[in-house]
Amino acid sequence: MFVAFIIALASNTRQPRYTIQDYHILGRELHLDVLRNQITRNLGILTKGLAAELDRGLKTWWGTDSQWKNIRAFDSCLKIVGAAANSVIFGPSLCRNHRFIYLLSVHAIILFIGGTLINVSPRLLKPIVGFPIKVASRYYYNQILKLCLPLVQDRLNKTVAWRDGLADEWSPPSDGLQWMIEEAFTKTDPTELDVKRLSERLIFLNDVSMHTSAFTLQSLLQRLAASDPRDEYIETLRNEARTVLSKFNGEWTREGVQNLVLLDSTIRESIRLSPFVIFGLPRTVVDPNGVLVKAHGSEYTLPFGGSIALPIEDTHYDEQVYPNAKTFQPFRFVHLDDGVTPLKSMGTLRLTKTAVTLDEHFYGFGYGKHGCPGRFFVVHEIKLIMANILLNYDIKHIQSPTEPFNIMWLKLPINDPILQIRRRVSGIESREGI
Ligand code: HEM
Repeated sequence: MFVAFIIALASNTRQPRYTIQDYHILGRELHLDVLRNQITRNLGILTKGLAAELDRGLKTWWGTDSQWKNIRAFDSCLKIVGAAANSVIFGPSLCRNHRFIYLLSVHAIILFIGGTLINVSPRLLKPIVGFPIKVASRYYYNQILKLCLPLVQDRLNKTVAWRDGLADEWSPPSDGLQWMIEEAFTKTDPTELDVKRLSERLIFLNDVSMHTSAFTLQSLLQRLAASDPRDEYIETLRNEARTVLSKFNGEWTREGVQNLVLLDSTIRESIRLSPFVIFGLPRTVVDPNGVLVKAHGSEYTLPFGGSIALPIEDTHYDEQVYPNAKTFQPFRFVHLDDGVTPLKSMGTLRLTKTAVTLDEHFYGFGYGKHGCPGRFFVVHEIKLIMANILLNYDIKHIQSPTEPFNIMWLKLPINDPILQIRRRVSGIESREGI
């Protein structure tokens, strides 16, 4: 109901005064342009490297043993998607540095938890609560810079030389760092090329993406592991992955990933059931006159400085929109003619809603102007890793998913669930290792 008004409001939920070192980056969000215009549009050329990095991560953190073993679902997903996403954001050399990925993940936690703590503190106490958060955020920021600044500086030097026609041997790689540098060159403000500023923009992309991606992936794995084996959801999705991979000659491409229709629906359904917040999309009214809200025949004014948020879980559990809303129905968003089962109609299925479609009954990726610009990338990434898992791993059935802890409006997987997995002997690897 408040949806139309979200756009009129501004977000201060990240508490950037305390959590962001270079406040300027939020005033001019070049990193969002890179995400929307470069990373999303170039998913085709990024797919091969991303798939290879996900495969490497799975083999490292899940192993290749055909005996059952325990893995910590959230922790391993964080390491795998954190590294793979950084093969795209900072490029392939740093993404395999485990310490770098660890530092990024801690920095992101400080931003989210710290921002939330400052938000719930009374105005007068905010500086006191914010101070240790600022110190911790700066510490981790500096540790991250120690590792990434030499790379960013080197890339900038090479780009300058290349632009001057002095680097015949070198050609610009296709990754977030390079696109960030090129975006900065299009601006007249030379400070956009400052190596710390370039780095913080890429660190920010990690801040907003690492834990949300890992949370989504571990929820999906748990939902599938807890599904009734008689429903054959895993087998159906595995069959889809196998069919699509062989149609595309054993190599994942953007088009091939788009063909994973059942998996797409499964991802949307899992996010619907397990959004990472109970209430979300908080906004503060910044118009001095307040914002007029009309709903159910009445109207009222949200005052200047007031805060609102959307009831995400309640919206997602609305029985009028989603019959049996609390039940996991992975193919809920697939158009199925009467009597047709997903397993039999492979290749002819259409989606009623894709995983990235924003609407008033699904706030998993936000809504409107500030809807998640990373959703095309992350759904692509989750489809790639899930296809790999389905083809190469078995996951032991569990009774029910472990619910995360609800702390204020956040859902935190502090009680990191254990899953049992094993490498499938008959696993199918794509040519470059899915
Ligand atoms: C499954 C994983 C993800 C989920 C569930 C998710 C969810 C969201 C949501 C709900 C918002 C809106 C927040 C608001 O309006 O207050 C948002 C914003 C954002 N997301 Fe995501 N996100 C995910 C992954 C990613 C990834 C992988 C990236 C980048 C690579 C990313 C980048 C962003 C950015 C930059 C914003 C801020 C947009 C703005 O302020 O205009 N997200 N995300």
